[in-house]
Amino acid sequence: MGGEQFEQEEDAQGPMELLQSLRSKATELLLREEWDESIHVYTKFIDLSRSEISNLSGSDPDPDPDSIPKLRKSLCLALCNRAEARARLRDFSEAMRDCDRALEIETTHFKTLLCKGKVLLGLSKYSSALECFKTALLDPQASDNLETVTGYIEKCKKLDFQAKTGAFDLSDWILSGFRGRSPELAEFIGSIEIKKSEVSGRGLFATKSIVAGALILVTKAVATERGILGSGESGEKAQLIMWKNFIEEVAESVRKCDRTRRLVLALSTGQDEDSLEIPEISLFRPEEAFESSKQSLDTEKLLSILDVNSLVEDAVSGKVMGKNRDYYGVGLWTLASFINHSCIPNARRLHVGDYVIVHASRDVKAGEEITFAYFDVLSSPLEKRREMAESWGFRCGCSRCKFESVLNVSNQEIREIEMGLERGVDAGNAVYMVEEGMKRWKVKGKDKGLLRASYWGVYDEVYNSERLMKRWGRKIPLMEVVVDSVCDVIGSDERLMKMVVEGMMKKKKNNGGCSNVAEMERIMKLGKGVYGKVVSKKKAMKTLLGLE
Ligand SMILES: C[S@@+](CC[C@H](N)C(=O)[O-])C[C@H]1O[C@@H](n2cnc3c(N)ncnc32)[C@H](O)[C@@H]1O
Repeated sequence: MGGEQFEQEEDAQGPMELLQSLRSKATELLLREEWDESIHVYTKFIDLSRSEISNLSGSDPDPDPDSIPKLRKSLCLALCNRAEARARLRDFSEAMRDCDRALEIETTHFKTLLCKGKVLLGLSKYSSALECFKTALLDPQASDNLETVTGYIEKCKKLDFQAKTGAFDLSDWILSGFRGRSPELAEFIGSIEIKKSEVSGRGLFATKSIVAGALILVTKAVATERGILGSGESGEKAQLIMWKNFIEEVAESVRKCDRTRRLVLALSTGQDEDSLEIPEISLFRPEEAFESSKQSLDTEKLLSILDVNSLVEDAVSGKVMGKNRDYYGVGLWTLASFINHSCIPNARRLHVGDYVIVHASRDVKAGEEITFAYFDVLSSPLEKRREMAESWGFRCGCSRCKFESVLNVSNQEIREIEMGLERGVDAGNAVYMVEEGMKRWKVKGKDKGLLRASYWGVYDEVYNSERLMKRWGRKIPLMEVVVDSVCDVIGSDERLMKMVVEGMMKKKKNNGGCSNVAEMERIMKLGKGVYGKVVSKKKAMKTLLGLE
């Protein structure tokens, strides 16, 4: 039925017939999954029902004693159905309001309790959702839908447990070859707090010591956009469209949800970061009550926030699980946005569906700031890192940058090595010069790892070349020594791990198929730093490392 014709017919009907036809139309639209249209028609039905109830309540005597209870029953169902449609459009705040209004009419309305439970799940409020489904179970209608309700109860229990303990495991999904949709995860906040950072503005800090691989946080995106871009002009165009869609999605989430708006408003616009409010970590706990902000969020401000805080998924410090490297993705995760960059990071991120999982990539002490790399900090000497930080709009002042800038200022030899590298000098010679230079420049202990990380590109070339190893192998440190020293300062990295894996495979071939236990342990440790403890099964880790 066309909209106009429907409106004309509406005019010709009495209130009861009109309610009847509105209800049929809205139900039909709901079944056809035309959510916006069905919300529109349910709204008309709800408004008309309310005015009829109030008319009838005022009339004396009531012509039919059953008419008000009947109307209230239909009103309850209509509110529940509108909530369902709103939930499908992820308008959880309005869906929640509809559910509560429906439950005011019928406190144990089964369908509404089910819908409210799903909305609470969508809002990551697992224990409230659990209570809701448990109440639904008490309704006589539950017996016909027992499997559905108990399914939800089990899901809530699992997610509530994950949110409280951080006990996630992606092993089975990895072992299935990332089959099906990515696993639904709970939001989790580990032992962390937001504090004033010496780096800039606010930062995330460990309140307890965290071992390498342990989870720091798991958080759901406000919005993400992903796709395969292709190359050249069409790729650039696709990237622009993706960003446009992403910005629209964030704007919509902010418009629809007070809590999202409050969290996005807490993020930096890049201006005057040191004077920004320091939010309590509890603000990011979904079950916690929050005070809605009166501050406005205009488009210009939103764009600045997205510019400073959006994460792109092709960064080497982030891995998208179950997607190949051709994927380009962008997203906004509010709590993760408080993590500052460091060229000696102690954390990494994994992207799983809409969730970002941040874990320690090396041991973190209590009180230490949690940092990850916004750009590639391996194979990037100071100048290159400065350029990349500039494109992010800041100048990094981490201890690695400070160390290298002092060393570079007073060191002509480093400039010669870098000029040699630009001219394409033999990689073995460059590694030899860096290693010998470090002895003369009195670079000791952990600082050796800093320079080795900066010139990782030439180390990588030498250790991967039989010819170069034949010539330089005896004059430079063992690959394992270099990898350990680099990991010690920048944490685990896929490329370091790959090199050790390939080294072990070569040795295994020469040893007649036997692998060395110590080497295997080193690899598993590196794997834990790269993927975190969410890959708890050894077999799954081996699959990721290409060892199975
Ligand atoms: C995603 S936010 C990080 C949290 C931010 N500090 C805050 O207070 O909201 C990114 C911004 O933090 C600052 N920042 C992050 N890492 C930095 C670093 N290593 N050195 C200087 N500024 C940094 C920059 O202003 C950057 O634009």
